[in-house]
Amino acid sequence: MTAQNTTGVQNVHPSPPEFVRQQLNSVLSDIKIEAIKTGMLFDADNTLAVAAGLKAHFGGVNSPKMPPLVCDPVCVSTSGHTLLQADAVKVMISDLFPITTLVTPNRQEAELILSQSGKQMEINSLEDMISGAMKLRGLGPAAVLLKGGHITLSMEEVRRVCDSSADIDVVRDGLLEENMEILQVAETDPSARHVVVDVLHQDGATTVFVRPRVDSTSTHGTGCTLSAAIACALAKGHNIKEATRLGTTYTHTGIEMAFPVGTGFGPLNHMHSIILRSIPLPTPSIPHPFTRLLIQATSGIWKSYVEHDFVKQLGRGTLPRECFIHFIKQDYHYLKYYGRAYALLGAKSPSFSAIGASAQTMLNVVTEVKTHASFCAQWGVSHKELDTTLESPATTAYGAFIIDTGLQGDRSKLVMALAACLLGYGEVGLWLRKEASKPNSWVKWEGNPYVKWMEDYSGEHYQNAVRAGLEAIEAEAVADPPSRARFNEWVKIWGRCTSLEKGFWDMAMGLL
Ligand SMILES: Cc1ncc(COP(=O)(O)O)c(N)n1
Repeated sequence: MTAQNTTGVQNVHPSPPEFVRQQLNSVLSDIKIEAIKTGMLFDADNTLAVAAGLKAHFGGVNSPKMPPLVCDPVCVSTSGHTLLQADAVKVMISDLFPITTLVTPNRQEAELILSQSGKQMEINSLEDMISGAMKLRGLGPAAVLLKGGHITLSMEEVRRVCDSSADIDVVRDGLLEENMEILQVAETDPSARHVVVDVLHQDGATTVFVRPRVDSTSTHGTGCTLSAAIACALAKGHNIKEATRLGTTYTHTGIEMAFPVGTGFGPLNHMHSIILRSIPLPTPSIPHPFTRLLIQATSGIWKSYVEHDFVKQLGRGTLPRECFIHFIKQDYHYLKYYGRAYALLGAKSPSFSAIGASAQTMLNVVTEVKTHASFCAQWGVSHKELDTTLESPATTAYGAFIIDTGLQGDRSKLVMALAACLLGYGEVGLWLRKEASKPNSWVKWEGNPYVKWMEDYSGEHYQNAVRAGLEAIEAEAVADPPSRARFNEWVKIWGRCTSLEKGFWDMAMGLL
């Protein structure tokens, strides 16, 4: 038991190991266990009590009945208090690691565990983290997540290390924020230190999770939160890599969505995914918090849309010509629905400025159709052919869904329905441009037949429209903070449009 607050840990009162064992048995004899997480164990006797209790219940070290176990080797609090005695570290290695699925040390904990097992090393760089994670894996756990919260890196460093080995896989989550905010900075100043990485090592494979650094005082218990979130994802049946992705995203958002408590380092917001704040969002430095919640709530389908095979083949320049032509013809029809939807948005808008903004976008769409038609002409598709091409069911489905959402719902629902298209294409454009800038990239820019398309969507003009769209979504949330039920409706519409977007590209690929 600890006496602690946001300023630090004032005292620790160890529980008798027999009592810990009893509590363990109380839970194990009653509740079906899908995953386990250990936190602060404090001394050797308690560590042994937990390890022995689990082995006795589940049938020993290699028992198939042993549920996934995440061991958070809580050694020292952020404030500097010892939370695991030196002899307990040895017991953790000898008795707990053999039944551990994933151990989640931070830099200091990793250094301590390694020095206790005669593999002393300092961890200062990404290379150190990778070799440290490998060494820790040698101590028995099935996987190691070495957390990099205390080591701020530049994108340049991350790229250099990750590109140097084919065994390293890089996961960047929260694609939208990542692409729009961080990589733009990285491109202008690749040496700026603004990312943190967590290194996962298992079965000879290394995965590096890259995220922007968040400057916040709401970080008390970050490691506890992360290990618990990963254990939850493992309990749901996700594999270690996916559980880590989900857990790190959850934790990252928890820091961003927290509001300050106390005079020191306060807790994260653990409720960010179920309770939307109904007071103004706290940290203006966090870009587009509400949009990110929407994307997070639909992350699987969002990824299948923005990283669609159509996009990848287009980036490589290998997309069959007939697929692209089919797509641009259907896009022409879709734009008609899109323009009409903005007219509807204007009709539903309460102020002159909002009516004006909708009208302006509607006019932009009309102008863009002309550009679209001349673009199609370059591909040998005449205006006449565009007008006589029949709409595909996927086009009608998507267009009609947007119009119907606008007719049925309030203004904000229509805003959500229109955004998936705008933001998704913006993200695709930036992603391809970013990938193309890497050495030996899979994206071909020069000489790619689709370069004009990629330039348009990654270009200044379109990205400005994306920024305006992002602001519009954020404004909806701030002007009238949604209830849980209303937010769910928005997520439903956003998710539906995202899958209809995916369907649009499926349709074009379906020609193959
Ligand atoms: C019971 C307990 N477990 C873990 C920590 C470490 O968290 P932090 O490093 O944020 O102080 C803590 N302070 N208390």
